[in-house]
Amino acid sequence: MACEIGNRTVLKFDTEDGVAVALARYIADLSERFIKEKGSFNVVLSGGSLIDTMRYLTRAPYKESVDWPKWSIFWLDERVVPLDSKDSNYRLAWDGLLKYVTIPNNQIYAINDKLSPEGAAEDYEAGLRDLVDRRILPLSNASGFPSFDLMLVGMGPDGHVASLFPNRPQRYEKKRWVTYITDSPKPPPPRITLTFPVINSSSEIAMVVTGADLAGAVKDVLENPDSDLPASEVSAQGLLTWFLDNDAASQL
Ligand SMILES: O=C(O)[C@H](O)[C@@H](O)[C@H](O)[C@H](O)COP(=O)(O)O
Repeated sequence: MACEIGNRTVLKFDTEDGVAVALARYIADLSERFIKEKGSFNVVLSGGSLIDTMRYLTRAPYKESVDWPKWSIFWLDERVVPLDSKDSNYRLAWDGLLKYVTIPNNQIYAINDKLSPEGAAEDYEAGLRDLVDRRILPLSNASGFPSFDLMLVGMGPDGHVASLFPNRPQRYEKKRWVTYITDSPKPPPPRITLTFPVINSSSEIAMVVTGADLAGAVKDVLENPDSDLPASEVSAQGLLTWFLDNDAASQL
């Protein structure tokens, strides 16, 4: 079932599996559209349950039909841990998605895991600036921040997105493209994260939210115009689409 709530399209499915089926088709359609328009597709991944919800992309028909070599992969946020750690969002994405598809390694933009959180954030931002200089990543005309084609965003029960938490200053960052946190309330504590000006410069955003523990935050973000939760600040230059299962939508 689809409806508009504010400037968001909200898609509701009976089960998490229904979300997963629809999400794979949505991503594959956008991949085709952007590759037709400009020859490439820049995708930003979250950690958490999102990667498992993307599972149908690794199967027929998408494994063969998607033009994977035209994709580039970035992280919305990353834990500052070794890339082979079980806490790494890179490893999560590698094990659940990237190892099954044919995205060239030099188009997978992992963090430098040898640096401090502050150093890793500076390094990731410098890498993005280099891609802008090389015209691989465009700047948004509207905001002057880099504009990714698609961000896939999860949400925590406290309404956090990326590593932008309530009661932490990173959510108010207005200048940096990438910032860092050393006391994330969700473990592990050291992380880097894209900032809201970058998130909100994306062409398309999917908020992928499943599970009953998120129902309270979903209600607040979608129905309370004065919501102060970080997720309520997410917007896109194109469409912002919420994918919910019945459990997450149970309080709407
Ligand atoms: O690295 C992380 O922890 C994530 O990027 C984080 O922002 C995540 O997307 C949400 O916490 C939702 O996580 P779940 O989907 O597991 O609930």
